[in-house]
Amino acid sequence: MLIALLSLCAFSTLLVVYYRLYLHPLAKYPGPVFARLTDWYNVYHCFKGDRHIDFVRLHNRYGKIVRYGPNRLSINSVGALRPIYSATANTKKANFYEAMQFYMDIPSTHCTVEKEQHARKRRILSQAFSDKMLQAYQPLFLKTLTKYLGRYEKNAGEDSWSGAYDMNHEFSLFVFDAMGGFCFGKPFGALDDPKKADIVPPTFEGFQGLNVVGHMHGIALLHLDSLQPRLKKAIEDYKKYSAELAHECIARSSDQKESACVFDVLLEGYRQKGTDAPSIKELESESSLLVLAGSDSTANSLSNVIFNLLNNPHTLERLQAELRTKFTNLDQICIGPALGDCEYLNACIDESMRVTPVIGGLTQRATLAGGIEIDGEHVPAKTDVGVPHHAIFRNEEYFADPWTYEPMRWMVSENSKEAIRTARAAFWPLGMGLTECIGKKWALIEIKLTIARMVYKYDLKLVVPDNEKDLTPIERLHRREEEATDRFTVGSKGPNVRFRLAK
Ligand code: HEM
Repeated sequence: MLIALLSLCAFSTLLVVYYRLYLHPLAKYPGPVFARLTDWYNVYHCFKGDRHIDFVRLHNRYGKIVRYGPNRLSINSVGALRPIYSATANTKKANFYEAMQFYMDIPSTHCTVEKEQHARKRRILSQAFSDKMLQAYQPLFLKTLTKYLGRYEKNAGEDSWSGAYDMNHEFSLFVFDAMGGFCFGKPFGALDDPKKADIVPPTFEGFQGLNVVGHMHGIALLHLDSLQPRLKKAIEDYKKYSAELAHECIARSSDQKESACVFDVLLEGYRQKGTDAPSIKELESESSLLVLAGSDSTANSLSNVIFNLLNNPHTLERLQAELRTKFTNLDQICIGPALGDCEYLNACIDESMRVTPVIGGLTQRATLAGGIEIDGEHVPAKTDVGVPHHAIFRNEEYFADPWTYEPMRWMVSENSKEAIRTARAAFWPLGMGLTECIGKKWALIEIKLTIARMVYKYDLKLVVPDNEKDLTPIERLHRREEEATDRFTVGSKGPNVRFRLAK
């Protein structure tokens, strides 16, 4: 009996193997054999946290279209962006996003897969991101930024350099506080007491766990995630924390708030109880989204800009010259035409988001009935498809010398219109279409104000570890990328930086 059972299992496994390798609708696409057979390939790389570099490796080896899971295609082509992500694309968010259902009572805007439900949630949330609201958030943001930049005055004089600071850690504390003000009307207090940000690191580990479960729901269904109690607990703690934030914000009277905030807009809908009104569970869920969506991505983007500028000192010099010529004091640097006109600043930020993207693997979409056409290829329905940021942003077809940090590639005064048009078409660091980053404008404002004020106020010096002294800037960039962890967003370490007050 046992032998018969084992034989049956072996036979069924062989059938599945044969089907996936030779008969499956995606069988013609290349990819690692292990990945074409099973999603354990993805689970392994999510655990390892190296998907950001794995997609680059896969495309270098297998070309434009790679089958990276039995039913998954990664496409490194500008021709794939619109068919997969545009507002009219015949796709929806893949069931990867439903992983949250195992841990949260109700999905947030980001995790809602059905298009109509997603549109309803997004409609409510987007009211908090109008230009008028962004202006209203600025004073508290600038107050937090001034306090943050004051940290480096302590031991930095005009002639003396401060001690070394790990900028990833520093920006995490700052952005966590800025996010508290922006989303909930009150900074979280991490700049005064770093313990207040203790929830953040385990939460990101929890997110790495969600990345795993997203690729294989069976792991949660069979409670295999209990084998990683730390990850599971991190998600539970985070859920509790964000629900508390929502309830605190509901209970807080307006005079206890320092500023208008995103959550006010959600609360107004909740209190008015209109047709679109969010429920209390939705408020808790959106609260969990807000804390995370804007903090890790923004903190890592900031530390990447500083890394790229200091790793290529001529770019830092040119940026300092632009800012110190245009502005005569720090307070002039705020939202407005003067900041918008800083061509080199804008180029430095775009170029950093290109050469060191913070979205790791790829954002997955599922093709709907009828499938989609990409560059003349028919991709059948119910296929998971996506374009990996790290691979397309280093694709030589769209970016000359792709591993070089070269802000001038984005400047009309320095590059041909044709080259800029080609690069722009392949550049989408904040997503696109109906699911494009809702905080896009605010994220760019935060990054611009922070970098501009920091570079205006201080001279900055990179602390290069002994074992990196002989590396070229490109080799250092590769090293940074190898040491980073992809947990949906890519978390890097450092750089370590010294500060000196500018003369
Ligand atoms: C540089 C910083 C940021 C980057 C690179 C970034 C990038 C992205 C990307 C690529 C997406 C689409 C994700 C997907 O399709 O799965 C997204 C979605 C989202 N982002 Fe951001 N983001 C940043 C900052 C922010 C900020 C400051 C907020 C504000 C709180 C925010 C809120 C959101 C929300 C709510 C969504 C979900 C939108 C939806 O599903 O409709 N992000 N972001």
